Amino acid sequence: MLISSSPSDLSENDLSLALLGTAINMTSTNFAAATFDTIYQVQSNCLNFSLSAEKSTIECVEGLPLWRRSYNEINNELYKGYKNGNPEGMLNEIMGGLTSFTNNSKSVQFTFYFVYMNLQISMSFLLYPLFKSAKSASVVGMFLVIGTGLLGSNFFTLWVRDPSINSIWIMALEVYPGFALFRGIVDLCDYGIGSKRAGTFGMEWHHLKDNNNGMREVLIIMTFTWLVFILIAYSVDNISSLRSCLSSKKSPKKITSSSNLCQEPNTYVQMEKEDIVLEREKVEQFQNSPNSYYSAICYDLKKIYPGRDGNPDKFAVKGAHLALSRGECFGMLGPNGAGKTTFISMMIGLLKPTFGTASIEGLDLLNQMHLIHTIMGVCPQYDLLWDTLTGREHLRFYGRLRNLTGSALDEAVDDSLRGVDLLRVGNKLAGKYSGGMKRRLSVAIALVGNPKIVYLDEPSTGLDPASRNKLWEVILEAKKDRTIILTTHSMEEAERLCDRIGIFADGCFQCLGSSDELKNRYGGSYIITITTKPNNVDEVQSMIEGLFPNATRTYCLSGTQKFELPKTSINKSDIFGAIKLTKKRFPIQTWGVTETTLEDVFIKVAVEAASAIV
Ligand SMILES: Nc1ncnc2c1ncn2[C@@H]1O[C@H](COP(=O)(O)OP(=O)(O)OP(=O)(O)O)[C@@H](O)[C@H]1O
Repeated sequence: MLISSSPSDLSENDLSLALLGTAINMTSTNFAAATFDTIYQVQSNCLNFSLSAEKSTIECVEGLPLWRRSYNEINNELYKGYKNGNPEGMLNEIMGGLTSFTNNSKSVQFTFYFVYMNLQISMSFLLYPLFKSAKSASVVGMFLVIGTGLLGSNFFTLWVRDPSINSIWIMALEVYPGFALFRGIVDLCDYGIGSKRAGTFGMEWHHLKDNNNGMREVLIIMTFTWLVFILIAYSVDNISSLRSCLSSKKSPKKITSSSNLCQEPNTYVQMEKEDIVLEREKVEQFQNSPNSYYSAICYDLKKIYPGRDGNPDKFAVKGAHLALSRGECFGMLGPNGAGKTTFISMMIGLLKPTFGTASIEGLDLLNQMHLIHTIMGVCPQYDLLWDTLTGREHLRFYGRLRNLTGSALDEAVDDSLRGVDLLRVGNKLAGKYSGGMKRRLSVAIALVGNPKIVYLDEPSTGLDPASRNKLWEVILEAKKDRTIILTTHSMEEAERLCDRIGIFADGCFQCLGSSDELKNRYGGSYIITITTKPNNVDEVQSMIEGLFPNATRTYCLSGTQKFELPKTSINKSDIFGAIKLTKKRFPIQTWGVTETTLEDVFIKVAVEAASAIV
């Protein structure tokens, strides 16, 4: 313990420094010191003490409330109360803080904290565009809070009380919300504690006129900066939205040949294919002269999800043009996260498009969605059924929503149940249905009441092959007199049901056409699949590539390899000859030759789209 041998030699300051205490002198408002400094203080009238060198302890003879052996003890008492009560009625720092709440006008305090809170919120809006991630915003926020606390408690509070410092400088500092808060709290505490001692009441509205406090200036400065901050933040936000809107409006024209759609943090470079250009031109033509042959027309639908928690905006759908005729079943294929569900959600009115619109049976998606709902059926990706209603009750409910009543409703419900092979179990609770039965009921709900347009989001997910075939028959029957938009991950389903297929990747259609057209366009090749032992993989590859220089290996895993050979450069007998030759060198477990499948097209298009993101 660094204490001089004779207690009488010690000054108050020496003692407080030597005892791990803070050198800050005790004042009635240094309550904030609890946060940043050790609270240990030797009070001015505690000068008679004894030092016991053997025990290395110091004891205060007069036993003033804050005189304790260690700052832990003091801190404990500050929070828990005095050990033997507080007969002297002394205030400690924390009590000082509380007094500022209890001894000042509630309405003054409410106004002060309310204005500060709003100022802080508007400052957050103002600073928001400066940060790209939530993490960096939190780190900067933490530094600001700690930095303001240190500066406020160690400097600003002293300056406020220093008459030699021009009040203009203090007011200039109060433009920063943290210092304005400090100033207000200092004044409230001065009034609170001062009045408690004097047995009067603290700050009231009429005290704002007094020159010995800065509450009036603080309130004016905070209200003014609050309004300025919110106005600037609002203008910045509007300018950036306007910019993004303008750039999205320009994009369709830019896209015609090769275009750039720019979005932080990546740049998307997209080469539009001929089929996409043709579809867009068709849609643009209908925009000027509507055509009743087409039941659903999408005009450049776009969706940007606003970024949250510091994350950037997500451009989920970057522009979809589509014209679907009556009786057409259109299949949307695409990798996970391509934007299919977002597209469908816009079409069924769950999400508002950021740009563009669509026309369903002549009704506008943006302004007449309530009418579109009456001619639309939806089978969502996940079954939305009530466990306590029967299948029949579900269909009656949705039939009524589509304006069916009386015998027409009964007939439609029976037809729907029959169509999906649920007539026998129509009166059973949906909660007791198997997964396949629930899926079929969801499809029946989408079709009941003869809607003009039906959206089926992965309708056969989770069905066994027999139930799936049954469901496909229902959809094939249903598509005769309505337009169906179907999303699926099953190539077989798309080939079986869809008249046209669009592969959707990276927020837009990458190709459009019938299954055969796509296979011809992206295929036109034979696929040889060969499975050998994994250690023969390299030999097989060099042999095939030696025999067919145009061959490209498209797949290789655990000894199974796929090679793509352009049809024009080869005939099938050459392939059989090559396989025979290979078999002589090493054992081939299985092999096969196929023409391009829709799955090959899908993989090719999805990979191309992914590699176009620079
Ligand atoms: N509410 C949202 N806010 C922000 N981003 C979203 C939101 N919903 C979807 N996204 C993002 O938009 C992109 C497209 O999502 P979407 O669900 O439309 O894809 P999908 O093609 O339907 O995928 P899946 O086949 O897996 O259902 C994804 O990157 C997704 O993370």
